Amino acid sequence: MRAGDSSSDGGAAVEIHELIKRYGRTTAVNGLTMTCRRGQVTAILGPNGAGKTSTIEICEGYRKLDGGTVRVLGLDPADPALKPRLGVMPQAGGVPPAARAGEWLRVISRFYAHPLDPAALLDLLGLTEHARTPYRRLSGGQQQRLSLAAAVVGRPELVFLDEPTAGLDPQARHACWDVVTGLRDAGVSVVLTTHHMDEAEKLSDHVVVIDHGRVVAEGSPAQLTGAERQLRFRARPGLNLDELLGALPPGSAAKESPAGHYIIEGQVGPQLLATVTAWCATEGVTTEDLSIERRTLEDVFLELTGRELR
Ligand SMILES: Nc1ncnc2c1ncn2[C@@H]1O[C@H](COP(=O)(O)OP(=O)(O)OP(=O)(O)O)[C@@H](O)[C@H]1O
Repeated sequence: MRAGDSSSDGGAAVEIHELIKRYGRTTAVNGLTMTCRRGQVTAILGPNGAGKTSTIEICEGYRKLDGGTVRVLGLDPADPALKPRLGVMPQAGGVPPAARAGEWLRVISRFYAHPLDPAALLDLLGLTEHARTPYRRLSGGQQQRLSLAAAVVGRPELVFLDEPTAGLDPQARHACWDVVTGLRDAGVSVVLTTHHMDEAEKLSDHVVVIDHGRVVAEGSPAQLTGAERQLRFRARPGLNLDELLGALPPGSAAKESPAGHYIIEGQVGPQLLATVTAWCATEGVTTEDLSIERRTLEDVFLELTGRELR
């Protein structure tokens, strides 16, 4: 067991209890309690301004808390002993503008006892041909990938990734996912924030949804989306849902969200499908993409956090 670990952490990579962070009169984090387990990928989701970056930067030791407790690998986030055990990818920057990609990665790797091969990592993230390019001349997506590489090249025990795939093209997103999956397979604990629900669903063992600086739900993606199924279809906007509900078994629910996209919940099965199809036919409504699906993480997220823009 390493110095700083204690039996009280019970396998926690990060333990946050009743965390408070204020900026003047704004309370950004408001009594947030959550645990990220060792060896797992934990995704922190939340609308803009929910307090994700504040929380993660307190864990990284970059910001001071105003209340509560945070333990990272059993230590205070300000403890210098954490530095070689952590990998951090901030939301923006983190690399000097003049640093050349390959050189920077080699420099960072020398701070660690058992780093990954910087050249192999550059290759994995499609940066080999930009190895001699200064950071400021890389495209936004290439800069992101270099920041990710710099966060993981030291083969740390715990990695914080703040919106690692924001602004990346699909190829780069997949390369980033491969890196995260590789870290997890190697037993590294990963804490990431993202606005991509599909990413959270694919990558994470544990999802924590926060809003207004507090946890509003958490669990595995499967626990959060549940076993319930929905009937979905597209049709012209503005169907009379009260009339449709009148034709459906009691306990059914129907909503249009967004316009022209309909979701029916309840005892979803062949009988409900037949009833909806018959009602649409009677009303002269043409349906498209009629399907029975499980709720997505995005459905759950919007239910939990609402639809207002932040
Ligand atoms: N340095 C700061 N000074 C003042 N207010 C701040 C500061 N940093 C964050 N805030 C405020 O704290 C709240 C939480 O911000 P934070 O960046 O933690 O949210 P977030 O969930 O990461 O948002 P996003 O998804 O937009 O990145 C917001 O209202 C934000 O405006």
